[in-house]
Amino acid sequence: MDIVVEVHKKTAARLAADMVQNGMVVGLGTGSTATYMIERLGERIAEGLEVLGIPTSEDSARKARQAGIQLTTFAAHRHLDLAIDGADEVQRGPLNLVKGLGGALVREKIVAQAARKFVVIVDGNKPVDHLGQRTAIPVEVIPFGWESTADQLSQCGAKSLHPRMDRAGHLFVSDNGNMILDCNFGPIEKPDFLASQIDSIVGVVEHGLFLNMASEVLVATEQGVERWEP
Ligand SMILES: O=C[C@H](O)[C@H](O)[C@H](O)COP(=O)(O)O
Repeated sequence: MDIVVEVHKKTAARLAADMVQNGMVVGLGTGSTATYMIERLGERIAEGLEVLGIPTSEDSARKARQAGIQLTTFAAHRHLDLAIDGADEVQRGPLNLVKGLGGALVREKIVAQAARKFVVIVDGNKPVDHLGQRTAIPVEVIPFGWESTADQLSQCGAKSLHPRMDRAGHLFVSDNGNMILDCNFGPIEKPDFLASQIDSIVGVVEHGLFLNMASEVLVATEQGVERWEP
């Protein structure tokens, strides 16, 4: 763990948590950066802030409960005021994202889509010129016939593709009971085109390309926090 990077993640996360106002329904992201945001929200709740959270993973739900955040569901709240989440890559300019290296991309995308404002919190390692430049694109697929779904993804240009494994060396199982295929496309020139190709494959539940979704990205570096808008 790089302590300096952790400090930057925490800085962006706390700033985003401080954007939350009384009475809001807030989407709670997943991952190390989002965890700092959940912790800060817990501190603010202890000071009197009243909010409801919709978590993007079982892990975030657990952390939110520990932090004292009251949780709600889409059954009770169809729209969120604000969603705050980390990202694996942020494309400078359009602020397109790669998300899902923590395995929570489906719920994260549903929550981001339902939010009036989607704030992304990252450290300075995450901005890239092209998505796919540094990370694989995670694609959640149903387990049935995944080998065939993988062949279809290869035909979309994935140079290599690996089923995600868990720490014990077994196939990773998402909160939704699915698998994740990490697809290496290299730097992606036309993310919209690739996203629509992947969307059209039967067996794909969702992919980690979050295009035109971020309202604001907070990028924390040694120089401070930059606020980027599309
Ligand atoms: O599924 C995981 C999420 O998309 C995370 O938000 C993403 O992987 C970033 O995680 P971290 O803040 O730990 O770098």
